[in-house]
Amino acid sequence: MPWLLQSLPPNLSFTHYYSRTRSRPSSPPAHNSTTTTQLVVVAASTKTINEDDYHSTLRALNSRGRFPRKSLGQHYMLNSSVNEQLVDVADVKEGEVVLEIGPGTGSLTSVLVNAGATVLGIEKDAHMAALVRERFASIDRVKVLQEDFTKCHIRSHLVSLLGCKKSLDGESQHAKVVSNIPFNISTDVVKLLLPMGDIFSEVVLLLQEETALRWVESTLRTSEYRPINIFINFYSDPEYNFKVPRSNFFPQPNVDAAVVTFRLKQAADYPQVSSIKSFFSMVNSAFNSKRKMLRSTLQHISTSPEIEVALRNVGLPSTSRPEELTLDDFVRLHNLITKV
Ligand SMILES: C[S@@+](CC[C@H](N)C(=O)[O-])C[C@H]1O[C@@H](n2cnc3c(N)ncnc32)[C@H](O)[C@@H]1O
Repeated sequence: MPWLLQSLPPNLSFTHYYSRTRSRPSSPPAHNSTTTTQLVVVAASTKTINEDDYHSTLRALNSRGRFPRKSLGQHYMLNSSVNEQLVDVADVKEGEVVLEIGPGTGSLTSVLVNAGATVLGIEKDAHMAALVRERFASIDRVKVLQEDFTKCHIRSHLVSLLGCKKSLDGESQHAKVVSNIPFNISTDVVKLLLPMGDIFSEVVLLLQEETALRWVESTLRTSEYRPINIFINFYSDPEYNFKVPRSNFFPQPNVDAAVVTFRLKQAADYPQVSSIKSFFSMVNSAFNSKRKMLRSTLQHISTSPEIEVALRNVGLPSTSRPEELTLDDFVRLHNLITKV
C-alpha cells in the first residue's frame, strides 16, 4: 500500500468527522462547502498535508471496519511531515529503542522505523494493535503490545528490551519516548514517565497546546501554576517545541496541539530533598488550599511560627502562599521544616 503520494490540492477540506458524519468517507469531501473544515496544514511545517496521508488513514481504518473512538482519543496524524519533525526533535538515531504510546495506524511508527529505531508500541485498542502489528510483521525491530499504557508494567517491558542492547562502552542504553498520545491520558503519562530517568533520556509528546503551555511556560502567581509544574521541573527540563494546528488530525479535535520535549534528569541531579515522597506530599498539601498561607496549610508538618522562620530563611515573606514559591523555594522550605 503506498503511504506517500503527491501533495493535497490546496483547497481540500473535509467534514468534521465525529459531529457531522456517521458514514465513513472514502475520499476527501467536496471543496468550498460552508459546513467543512479546512484541512490544509498551516503552521507546524512548511509542507501541506499529503492527500495519501488522508486516504491511507481511512483505508487503514476501513480495512478493520473501525471508526475513530473518542473515548480512546483517536485523532490520527494526517501530516507525515509532523511525524518527521517529532522524530527529528527526539534526535532518534539508528539502533535506539523508542517507546511509542498509541501507535494507531502506525504512521509515526513508520518514521521511527525509517530512522533505524527499535520500536515498542503500546496500543490499547485491540483492532489497532492488530493492524499495526500486521503492517510491520516483516520488521523484527517493531514490537506491539495490546495494553493500556496507564496500567502496564512499562519498566519491565523496557528493561528486557534495553537489556539486550548495550552501547559500545558496555553501558545500558537509555530509551526515548516519541508519541502522539490521547490528550486525556497526558497527565498519567507524564507522571509515570518523568521519574524514569534511569530508563528514558527524553520524552517527546504531542500534547494539547493549552496543556503544553501550562506545563512548560506557567509562571509564579498565576492560576496555571500547580503541583504538576513542580513535579515536571523536579524530574525534567521541559521545552516547548512547536505548535501543531488541529487541522492536521483526523478526525479534527476541538483544540490545537503542540510538541513538548522533557529531558529527564538522572536521580543524582534531582533537587536534594530528604524524602521525595514527603516533598510532594508537602507540595500537594500546600496547593490543596491555594489561596491560604503556607503557615496555616502546612501545620501538620510544623508549627506556624516554625514555618514563618523557615520562609524567612528561604528569603520569602512569612505570609507566602504556594503560588509564590519556585521549585527551589519549595525544596529549601521542605528541608527546613521537616528537620525542625
Ligand atoms: C491520538 S491517537 C494517535 C495515533 C497515531 N500515533 C497517530 O499519530 O496517528 C492515540 C492512540 O492511542 C491509543 N490509546 C488510547 N488510550 C490508550 C492507552 N491508555 N494506552 C495505549 N494506547 C492508547 C488510541 O487507540 C490511538 O491509537
